[in-house]
Amino acid sequence: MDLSITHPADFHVHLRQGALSELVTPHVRKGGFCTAYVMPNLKPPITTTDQALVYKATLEAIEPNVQFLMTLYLSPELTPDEIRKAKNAGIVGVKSYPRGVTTNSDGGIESYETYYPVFEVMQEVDLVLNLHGEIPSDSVHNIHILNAEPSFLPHLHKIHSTFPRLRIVLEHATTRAAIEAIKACGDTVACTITVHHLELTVDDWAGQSWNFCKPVAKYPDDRQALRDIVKEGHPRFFLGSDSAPHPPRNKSTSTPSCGCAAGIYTSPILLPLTAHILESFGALDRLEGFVGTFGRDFYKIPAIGSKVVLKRGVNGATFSIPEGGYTLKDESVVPFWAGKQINWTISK
Ligand SMILES: NC(=O)N[C@@H](CC(=O)O)C(=O)O
Repeated sequence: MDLSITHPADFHVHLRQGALSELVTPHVRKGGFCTAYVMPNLKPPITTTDQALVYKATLEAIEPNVQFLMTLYLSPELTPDEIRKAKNAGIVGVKSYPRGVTTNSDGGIESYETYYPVFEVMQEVDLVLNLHGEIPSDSVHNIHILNAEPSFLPHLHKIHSTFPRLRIVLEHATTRAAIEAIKACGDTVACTITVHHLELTVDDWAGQSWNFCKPVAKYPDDRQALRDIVKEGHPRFFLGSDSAPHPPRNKSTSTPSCGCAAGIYTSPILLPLTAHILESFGALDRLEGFVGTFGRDFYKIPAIGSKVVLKRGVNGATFSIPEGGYTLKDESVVPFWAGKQINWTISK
C-alpha cells in the first residue's frame, strides 16, 4: 500500500547551530518534509531579522531542498520597528518562551503585557505569534510540570481577546484543557501537536530520559484528547514535531547533579513515524491534512515541490528505526523509538 502526501510541512523544528546543525538539518528532508518552521532558541537566541536571515542562509547552504520559515525570539530587543523589518524580510513568526521553562529559555519573557506594543504591530502586519504554553514552576503557587500548561491558558485567552486578529499558535499542546481552549478560540488561533505526544504518557518518561521533553507528556485522558482532535481532522490542529536534538551525553547522564536535557528527536523518521502512529489509533486518513494542508492553510504557505510517497511494508514487513542513531564528525543524535520497528517507510 502506498500513500502519496503533498508537500509535508513541519511547523515546529529545532535545527540548532554549528556541527549539530550540519548533522540534523538534512534530516528534515530525510524524514519526508519539504518545509521546516525553524525555532529561534539558539545560543544566543535569534532576536533580530539580520540574525534570522544569516541563520536561514546557513541552513539553506546545508540543505538546499527544504523551505525554511524563520522566527524571532520574543525578547526586549524586539521593537515594533523590528517587527516591520522582519515582515518585509519574509520572517513568518515570533516565538515566546516563558523564562526558564525549557532548553535555552533563560532569556524568555516574564510578562506578556510588556509586549503588547509588539503584538499590536504583529497583528497589523500579520506576523504569527508562537506560544510555548507553560508557566514557570512555582512551589508557592503549586505550579509544576504537570499543570504548567493548563495554568498558562488564561494568558492565551487574554492575548487572543486583546488581539483578536493576531494569528496565534499554541505550540505542542499536551492536555485536554489546551485542546478545549483552542477549539473555543476564533479562527486566528491554531495549535501544533507533536507525534511523540500522540504516543507517550507520564509513565513513559518517568524513569526514561529519552522520552523527556517540555512540555512533558501528560495523562492517558489528555493523550486521548490529542488523538481525538487529530482523528476529527480539525483544521486548526496540525503537526509541529518539536524535534529537538541533544547530544546523547546530555540526555542520558550518569552524574547525579546533572539533569537530563528536555527534547525528543524525530526529524529523520518523522513522516513514516507519523503515519505509523496515526494508523495505530485509526486516523491514517487524516495524515495529509495533519502533516500539510491544515498548517499550510493557517500559515498561508502554498504547497511547493513534489509529492512524497510513503510505502507500507507488505506481508507484515516492518522498518527499523536506527538503534545507534546518526553521526557526523563528533556529533551524534539518537531518535525517538530507536531500535523499534514501524510499518511505514519513504518510497525512494
Ligand atoms: N521541547 C523540548 O523539550 N525542548 C526544546 C525546546 C522547546 O521547544 O521547549 C529544545 O530546544 O530542546
